[in-house]
Amino acid sequence: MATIGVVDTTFARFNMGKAAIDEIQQNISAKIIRRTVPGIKDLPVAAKKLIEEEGCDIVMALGMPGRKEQDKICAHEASTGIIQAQLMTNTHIIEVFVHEDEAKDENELVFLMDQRSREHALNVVKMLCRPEKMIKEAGTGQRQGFEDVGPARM
Ligand SMILES: Cc1nc2c(=O)[nH]c(=O)nc-2n(C[C@H](O)[C@H](O)[C@H](O)CO)c1C
Repeated sequence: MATIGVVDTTFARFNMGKAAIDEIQQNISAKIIRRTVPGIKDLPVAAKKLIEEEGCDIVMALGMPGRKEQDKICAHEASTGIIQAQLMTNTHIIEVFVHEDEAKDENELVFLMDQRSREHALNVVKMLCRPEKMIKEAGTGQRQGFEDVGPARM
């Protein structure tokens, strides 16, 4: 049985880990190990520990960069750390960030955080258990959260 790590943050304004886990459990039987950290800059080491100490085959790192300039810098630093953790462990860590200012209001923010968490959870399921389904979707303009944009046409 696959082991999937899920790490999210208390800074986020929606329970992204819960949504991701619910979606995984609706689709496959997997061992899920969850952690929650204060903020996105704490995600890389939490994900690395899930891989190295808990044997996770893949990890979801979910968080919400805020709307301030320092939050955007923080998001860039967190992303860099997540990429580094992937390279250090040779394991995918799927970054699921919803920037607070992507949404026009709180309703849309909740929708987007739930939907993106769930759609990336489905990506994780496919990457782990049904890689041929990912290949089928290559170049199809998938987006997680808002509508897919579809392939470009001549
Ligand atoms: C400025 C800032 N912005 C965010 C953010 O937009 N989103 C988030 O999840 N966390 C933020 N944090 C907190 C850091 O990620 C981290 O939790 C603290 O620096 C403690 O290590 C900080 C410090």
